[in-house]
Amino acid sequence: MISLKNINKYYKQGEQEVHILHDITLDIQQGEFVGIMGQSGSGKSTLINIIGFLDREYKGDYVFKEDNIVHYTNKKFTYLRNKNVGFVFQNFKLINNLSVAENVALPLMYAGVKKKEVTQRVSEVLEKVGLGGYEKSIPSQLSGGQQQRVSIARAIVGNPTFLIADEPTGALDSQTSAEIMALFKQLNTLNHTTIIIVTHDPNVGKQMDRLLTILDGRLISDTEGE
Ligand SMILES: Nc1ncnc2c1ncn2[C@@H]1O[C@H](COP(=O)(O)OP(=O)(O)OP(=O)(O)O)[C@@H](O)[C@H]1O
Repeated sequence: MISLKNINKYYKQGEQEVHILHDITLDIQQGEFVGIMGQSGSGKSTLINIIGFLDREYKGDYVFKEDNIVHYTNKKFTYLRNKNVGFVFQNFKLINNLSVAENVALPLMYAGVKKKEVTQRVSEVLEKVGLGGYEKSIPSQLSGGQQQRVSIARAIVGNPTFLIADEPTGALDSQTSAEIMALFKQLNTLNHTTIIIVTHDPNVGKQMDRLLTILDGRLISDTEGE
């Protein structure tokens, strides 16, 4: 489904061009549960920004569902992102003056879904992440684990093809982190959602079915989980 071919990424630093990603070639199939590990500064965020259609300034080819997206117009590229990717972040990125239901509804509102359907889908998805009945709560009144569940609900409400989670357990204690990982695994198993998780935490890494390791912008290992 995701097929990267010889991806090279450069950043301009003043007059100089710095080579950040080196010849990344990688396939991820529908339904995979993949972790990406690597030291700070190794290029993980740079890579997921490319995989998640946030960045298109690179050399190489990205074939998504048999289509080389390198030649897409910006409009088509944005549509591709909105339709296919859900993002989860370490610090949740919820809007505190909106209720839980309003936060989760945002992607559907942007997509022009009718209000009645929005309400129904938001309730369904909150139920799925274990937060049924929390529609009217305010994010800041919830625990970290609950806030991360809200952000996962927001990421999956549009039925994306794949989820990208950047250090999703980074701000959570180990018990809560285990619960969030169980939720990701459940979404992967029951809904066949492809999930890509960036993590520093070896405990998280070893729960993945497949683990990619990046070092200095190079993919140095691609292994099956334990
Ligand atoms: N916008 C930018 N302009 C210039 N250099 C950048 C930019 N973004 C990242 N870099 C550099 O690219 C390299 C890879 O950064 P990246 O954020 O992808 O690493 P990372 O593995 O995600 O790190 P971390 O685990 O700390 O988030 C680093 O050397 C960083 O300084």
